[in-house]
Amino acid sequence: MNVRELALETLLAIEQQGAYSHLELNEAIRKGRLDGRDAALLTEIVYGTVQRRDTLDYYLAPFLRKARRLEPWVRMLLRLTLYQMVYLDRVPDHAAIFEAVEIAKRRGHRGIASLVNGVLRTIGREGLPSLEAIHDSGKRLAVATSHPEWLVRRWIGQYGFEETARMCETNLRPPQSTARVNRLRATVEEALDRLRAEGMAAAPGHLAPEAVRAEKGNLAHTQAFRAGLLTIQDESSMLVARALDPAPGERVLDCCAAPGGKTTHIAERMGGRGEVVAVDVHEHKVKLIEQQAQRLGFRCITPLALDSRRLGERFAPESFDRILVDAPCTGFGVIRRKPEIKYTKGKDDVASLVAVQQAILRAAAPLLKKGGVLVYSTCTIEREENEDAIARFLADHPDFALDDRLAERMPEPVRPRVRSGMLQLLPHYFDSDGFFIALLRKKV
Ligand SMILES: C[S@@+](CC[C@H](N)C(=O)[O-])C[C@H]1O[C@@H](n2cnc3c(N)ncnc32)[C@H](O)[C@@H]1O
Repeated sequence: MNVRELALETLLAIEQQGAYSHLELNEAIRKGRLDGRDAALLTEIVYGTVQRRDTLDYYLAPFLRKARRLEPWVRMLLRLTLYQMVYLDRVPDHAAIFEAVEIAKRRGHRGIASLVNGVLRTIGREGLPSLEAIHDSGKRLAVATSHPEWLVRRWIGQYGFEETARMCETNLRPPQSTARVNRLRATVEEALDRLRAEGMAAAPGHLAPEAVRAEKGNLAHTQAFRAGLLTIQDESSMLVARALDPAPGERVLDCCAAPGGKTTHIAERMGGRGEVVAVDVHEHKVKLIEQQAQRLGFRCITPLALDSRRLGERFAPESFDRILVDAPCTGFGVIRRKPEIKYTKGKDDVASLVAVQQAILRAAAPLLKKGGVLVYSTCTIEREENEDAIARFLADHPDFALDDRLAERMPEPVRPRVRSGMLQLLPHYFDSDGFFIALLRKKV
């Protein structure tokens, strides 16, 4: 199967079976035994087509008016070919169209091939419909950046038009490829030297002092990664263990821990001394925590499969020095990494996640010692799951208060963004994931 056909199969699996784009892509690269160049092209076409879906459909619509109901694979083939024509300079239009027509002949019949050929050539000749024809600015932003309109309107309500526009634009750009250095095994400089010796173009991160950034290539495929020097993690996410600020010898509870990115960061900051109880509801995901703990060489991590809404049945009151609730959330801060979520997550998901988040917070609260700190974090930008969730929790738990020390625990550029113990990072602030972090203290 050639790259475009693999792209078509991958995109259909994402749309029809709800597959995750990154997992499906890895599988396609493995199955197709693609070399670096073809793997990069496949990745670009798949991510780009998912990212720009609604814009591509807007561009295609006037040329499909006369077509009878299109089969999903034909629409997807048109989308992925138009994506190459509009957004990929290195692919000449005629080459992209030729490939599409060949695929249409193989998968369908001459009629479909001629429809595909006709639509794409007409667009090539007549040009794309203008987005200026959409008069409503919210709707235009939604179509131009391919986000559902309900989401764009919601964000405009929360952040204003300008901020939302910048965020939507940033969501279309590839994310930074970063990793956290295991500083019990190497300094950032040593890790960078190791990576460069392997031929990687790597540099220090922009935000977190423990971060390295790959300008090209996959950090997870390096010797340095295999040797336990690195953990793949976004820089925003690295700020969470900093907010928690655990000390050696303490007992820490990580309530939603898999695959263990923050658990291992916490263990590292404790110098490997003390205990981190790492809970996740999914047994198979708990195995991932075990693997990471082993790869990085931490013995102080106790993985546990448990629904954190029932923590009270397992642990004694006031038995932890610090607690992290890195809650399940809509993930709207990581649209760049998982672009399909902007189409699959709806308002109902927000409501049901809010209920789970509150239930986990409620169960975790009694387990914290007096004077201890609790960090609540999400990789979303939804106020209901973030500031509102904290307000609700505090209303029910007068023994907790927001802790101003969050600002001093953050790297310099982030500090002005901290508002009374809470931090909302949007993806365009530092070109990192959208993240929310709140630091709470239990009163003595
Ligand atoms: C945001 S992810 C955690 C990421 C992780 N902290 C890290 O840094 O690698 C949220 C996790 O919560 C888990 N989860 C969802 N509902 C849960 C529950 N009721 N109890 C415990 N874990 C839950 C999910 O399986 C998922 O792994």
